[in-house]
Amino acid sequence: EEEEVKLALVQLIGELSPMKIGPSFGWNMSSDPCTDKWHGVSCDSKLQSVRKIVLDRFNLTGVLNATSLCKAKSLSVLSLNDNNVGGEIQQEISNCRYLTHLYLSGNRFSGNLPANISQLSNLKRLDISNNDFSNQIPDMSRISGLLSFLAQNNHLSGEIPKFDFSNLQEFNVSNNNLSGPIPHVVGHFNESSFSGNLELCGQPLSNPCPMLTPPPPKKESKRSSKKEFLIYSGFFVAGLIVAVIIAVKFLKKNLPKGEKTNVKKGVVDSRTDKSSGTSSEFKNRSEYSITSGESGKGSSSLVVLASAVMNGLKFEDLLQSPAELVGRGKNGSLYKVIVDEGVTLAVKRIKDWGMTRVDFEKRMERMDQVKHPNVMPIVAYYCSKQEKLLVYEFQHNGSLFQLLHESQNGQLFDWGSRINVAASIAQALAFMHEELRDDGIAHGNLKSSNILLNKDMDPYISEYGLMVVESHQNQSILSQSDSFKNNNPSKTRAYSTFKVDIYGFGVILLELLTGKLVQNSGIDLTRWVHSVVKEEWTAEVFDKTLISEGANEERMVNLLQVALKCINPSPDARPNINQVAIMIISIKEEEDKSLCSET
Ligand SMILES: Nc1ncnc2c1ncn2[C@@H]1O[C@H](COP(=O)(O)OP(=O)(O)OP(=O)(O)O)[C@@H](O)[C@H]1O
Repeated sequence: EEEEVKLALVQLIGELSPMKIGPSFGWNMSSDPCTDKWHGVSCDSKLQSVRKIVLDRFNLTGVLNATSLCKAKSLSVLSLNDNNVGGEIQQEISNCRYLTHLYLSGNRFSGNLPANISQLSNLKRLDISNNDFSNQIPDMSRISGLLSFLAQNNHLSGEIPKFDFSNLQEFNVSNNNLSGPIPHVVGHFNESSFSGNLELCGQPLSNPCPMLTPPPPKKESKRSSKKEFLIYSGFFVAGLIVAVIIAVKFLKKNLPKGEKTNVKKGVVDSRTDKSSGTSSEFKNRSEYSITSGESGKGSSSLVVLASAVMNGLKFEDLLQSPAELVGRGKNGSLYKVIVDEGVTLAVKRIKDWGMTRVDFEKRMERMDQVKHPNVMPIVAYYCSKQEKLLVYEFQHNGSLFQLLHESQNGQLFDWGSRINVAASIAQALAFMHEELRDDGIAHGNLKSSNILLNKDMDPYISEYGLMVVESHQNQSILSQSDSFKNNNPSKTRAYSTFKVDIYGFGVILLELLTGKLVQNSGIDLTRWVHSVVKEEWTAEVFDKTLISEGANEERMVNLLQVALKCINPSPDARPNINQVAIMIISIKEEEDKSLCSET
């Protein structure tokens, strides 16, 4: 450990006046807490920094100097159970940012539990039971990962503040002076968690609240809506199976004929293309196979959107220009097409899109009405029986995925730029969700390869609008424009696709923070981050280049907290995009402020 930390810890133990000091106790300036294994201290084996201090039943009698304690920056566990430590918990405890377990049970701590304990955003277990704490319990609802709050046998007063009871595994405030109604905890905690508070009322205690006290909100409706959701999901799945069977029969009948129709002279049929998904080879002509029957009306079928800079673009222009297959994704293949000198387009050939021509055209018109500077506009579209094409401007600076994972020229992607990218995407997504909520159109496939960088290296969300919405679903959403919170299964589906975007955005945040690849649709990265955070090694997740650049750890941890909220396995528990945008903008403002004060 560093000398400064060692000194602080020696000071800390001095103020706690331990009685049982033997030769193996350590805790002095002539030894090291990690290499010389001070009593009760565990260290991180790689970084050689103090992670745990456990001094239970040591007859400690003094006070806890939080300033000294938190000099040990990587401290995650402090356990001083069953001693005689007194005085208040100083508010400097909030500097122990990586603290996950704080066990202070069975001491003589008194006064308030400081309000800024809520800044310990990594805290999982807090045990202050069997002390002399008084006054109100601070609001700790900001600590999203809190699993235990044990505060029985104190003198705490006032009402029970907000907690996420569905997340808590342990909760006990029995034998205090708390008053007022108990929040809705039925099903999570029983009477023993609340007994011994004369003025507490409502379930699970047997004394009902007086009529004037508003009863705690009931959760029955949510449960029944969940039940209905499951029932409707069942119908939906069954319907889907029937639809697939019909579609397969229909395709078997019709597809061979359609596929065998002549391919326009000079146009390469995609089925003969053996290139892997990322061929850089130029083809003389484009690969979009239109049938000879359609080629005549090709030019009239390409709709160049009014707002596009590409006036006068013809379908022939696309066909006759050299095209390069850039990649094949979930939604189809993407070609780079150089139409004219200085004009390069990206043409997306959409595969298997279960949308009628009319719906497709409607969708394109709608997308043309909703514009945001960080959402890639559609230049043109083409629609025939066999083919659906979308035309975008080609972005030479590539995607966020490439910048993070494939950048070979050591391109610097510093913390400031990463937070700017995160804030811009969040704001753009918030705008799109707001505008297209009633249409039920979320992105549906948000990932770092769909975030492109324009010539100023500003992010562009690409492929917004490709998500398929069933028409009856559309209808139901339009007829109830307000919110998605009702039991209609199709609305629930659209609502959940918006929540899928939140998940996708959370994974992008994880990529920005860790610099690591997602793999397997995000599962590996999210699992890894969860496991590291669970093991209380939060600082280990961050991209090493950010650490060596000296990026502010507190703000990185704050952004990580946002990401973890977004990737919550339960869609309902994820925040909405407005909440996400607000959280990220406030982190960005902090960052901007700190830059101003530095210069
Ligand atoms: N307008 C564009 N300009 C430059 N590159 C683009 C453009 N649009 C997409 N790309 C890049 O082309 C590659 C292939 O894109 P494509 O959208 O087909 O696949 P994907 O994003 O990997 O998958 P998906 O089909 O699921 O979106 C990706 O690397 C993507 O970043």
